[in-house]
This record gives sequence, structure tokens and C-alpha cells, in this order.
Amino acid sequence: MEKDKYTKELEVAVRVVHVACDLCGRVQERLLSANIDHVVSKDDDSPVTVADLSVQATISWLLSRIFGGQNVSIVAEEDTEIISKDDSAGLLAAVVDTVNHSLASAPKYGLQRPETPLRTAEVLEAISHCNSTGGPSGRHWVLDPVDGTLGFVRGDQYAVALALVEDGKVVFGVLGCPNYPVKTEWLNYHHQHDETRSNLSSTTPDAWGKGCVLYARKGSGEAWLQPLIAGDKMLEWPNCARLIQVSSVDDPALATLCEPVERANSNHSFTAGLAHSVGLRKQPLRVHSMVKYAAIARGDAEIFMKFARSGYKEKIWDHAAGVVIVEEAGGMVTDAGGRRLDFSKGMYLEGLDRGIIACSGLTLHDKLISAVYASWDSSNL
Ligand SMILES: Nc1ncnc2c1ncn2[C@@H]1O[C@H](COP(=O)(O)OS(=O)(=O)O)[C@@H](OP(=O)(O)O)[C@H]1O
Ligand SMILES: [Mg+2]
Repeated sequence: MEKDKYTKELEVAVRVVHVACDLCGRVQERLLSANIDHVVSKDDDSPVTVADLSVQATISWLLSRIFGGQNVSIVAEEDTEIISKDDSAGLLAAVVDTVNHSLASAPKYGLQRPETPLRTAEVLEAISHCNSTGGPSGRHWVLDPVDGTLGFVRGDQYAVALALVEDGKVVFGVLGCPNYPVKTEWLNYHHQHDETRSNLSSTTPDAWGKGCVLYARKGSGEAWLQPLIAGDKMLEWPNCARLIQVSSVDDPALATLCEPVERANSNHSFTAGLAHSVGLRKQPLRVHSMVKYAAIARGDAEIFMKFARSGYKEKIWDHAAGVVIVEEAGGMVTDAGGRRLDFSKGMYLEGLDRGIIACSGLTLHDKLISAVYASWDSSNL
């Protein structure tokens, strides 16, 4: 790969993810402190908030402004259906307000703000511009505006995930993790309390640090972490970025497994069986969102497994950014058959074999793949 390819795209992606993290932090604080709802259920019963829609509109608008709307194809999680309903006027107004507030702060992140605030129709257009379905050719931005919305509304972990896919391959990924501190004490805290942290407002910001943005370019062999910026500071590129690497632990007895919080999203008893059979002894760490990929890339955990119920189709925006960051930090991510994930088939990870296994290294990965083969037939999955 040419060394300078995607340099501008990556820098812009990191900057817009910083904008989005700031937006999410403000909305989450409001949500927790004032108990403002504006959390609605989509048809599949998953929650959507002002933050999901506002981040999608903001990132879509910024990318279109910078690269030209006709050049920007975006595959993203949200659409305008939920805010086009008659009883959603309050939600829509809150989204327009949040987007404009956020875009007004774009210069702090080295980006241009609009000359005048966006009108409602422009915000709706920015959201629905993200209606691409991706595919095997061309350049597609892949966005999960708030991944782990459940974690977000619980005051817990969530991520803003943006990746660029070209001709079916992820060429870089950016993961904003606003509640995942730059230092790793958070994991110890989590173990001590054994339960997901339930209310951010009950902890001081100092105790948690400020969150971070991770990014990696495919083939570079490097994955980077930047702190979020605090207060009135400007985002100076590359903002004290430091290299991160996966853990060197390959003894299963010392390894930590990360998995989804909700058993509806991943079969906990199956993954517990796999973990036990390869010799894992530590309590699994249950974390919302792609912060699980961040934990592997940073060396805070060694294994991430997700085995969704049969029939559930994984979406590319839930994995694209995390996979490239883990791989460039030295780890590996495959399906349960040991094959790399395929981002070339549209919005779903078509052909995914049973589940996803991300590891810090080959030894643990081989053991888990063998364990899947040994136990699948009796798993009832
Ligand atoms: N039934 C089912 N099975 C598997 N996966 C599902 C399912 N339903 C939803 N999703 C997708 O999972 C995303 C959340 O994954 P998490 O790992 O964060 O789950 S958890 O909250 O920790 O349980 C979640 O992402 P967000 O919608 O962005 O939060 C969904 O894309
Ligand atoms: Mg998601």
C-alpha cells in the first residue's frame, strides 16, 4: 500500500469522530442528569437516541462538505423513519438543535462549521444520505454513530465507529470510546465491582479519565490511541497519539475474555464452555459496544467472542473499525471457522461462520477455533 494513501481521509475521520464523541458526551450527560428521555424504540425494539441520529447527521454533513456529497457513499445504521413519524416532532427538534450545536464547535476540531445553522430539511437529508448498502467495489464509509446504544443510555460504555471500505476491504478504522479512559484502571474497577458501571454521573471525571479515540490504517502495522481533548483546547493533529499493542499473554489461565453484556446478543453459556475448555479461569468482562475491540487492541483483554443466535445477521458497521484496529495492533479476528470477516457483500457480514473470535495472538486463537470444532455439535446452537 502506498504510504500516503488515505492520509487526508484518515485525518478527517479522526477529527469527525472527536466531534461525535463530544456530542455524545453532552447528550449522555443530559440524559443521565435530567432524565430527559428522547430514547425511542425502533421496530426491532433496539433503542435509538438523539445522539445516534445527531452523530449520523453531523458526520454525514461534514464528510459531504469536505469530500463533496456526490463522492461520499455512507453505509450507516440509522434512517429517518423514526423521526418522520407524527409524534416525533420533539425528537426531531432535539436532533436539529444538537447537530447545530455540534457543528458550531467544528473549528475546535480543525473543521469548518456551516455558514448558517442547518435547517431541519438539511439535517434529514444528511441522515438519509447514509443510505448506501456498500458492496464489493468503490469507496464506502461505514458508520455506527452510537454503537452499544444500550450502554449509552445506561451511562456505560459505547463507541462511535467509522471505517473506510474500498473495493470490499477495510482500509482504515476509527473508534471513539468516550467513556473508556486512556489509562487502564477502568478494567480493575470493573472487576472489583463485577457489574457494569451503571451511572457515570456518580463518578468523578478524574477517576475515569476522559476517553479516547483509536485508529489504524490497514497494512501499516500500527494502531494509535489519542486522548479526547478537554475544555477549550483545540485538537492539534496528531494530538499526542501513542502506539498501542495487543497483550503478549498467551497462557489461557491468565487471559481475559470480553463479551457482550446482553445474553440476547451472544450466547454466554456457549462462550463460557469454550472459555473453560481452553483453560480460561478469569471472570469474563462484559462490555457494551466495540469498546470490546478497543480492549483487545489496547492489551486490556486477550479475547473477544460473540456468538449471536442463529439467524441473526451481523452488520458491517458493528465490526469494520474494530477489526482493522485489532489487526494492526497485532491481533487477529476471524469467524468461528477461522476465516477473515468479509466486508464486501453489502451491509451484512454474509457467510459468517457461526460467530466472531478476536484474539491478541495466534496461540489463543488456535485453541478457541479447535474448541469450537470440538463442542459445536453438542452446543444446541
Ligand atoms: N439479537 C442480536 N444478536 C446479536 N447482535 C445484535 C442483536 N441485536 C442487535 N445486535 C447488535 O449488537 C450491537 C450491540 O452489541 P454489543 O456487543 O454492544 O451488545 S451488548 O449491549 O454488550 O449486549 C448492536 O449495535 P447498536 O445497535 O449500535 O447498539 C446491534 O447492532
Ligand atoms: Mg452497533
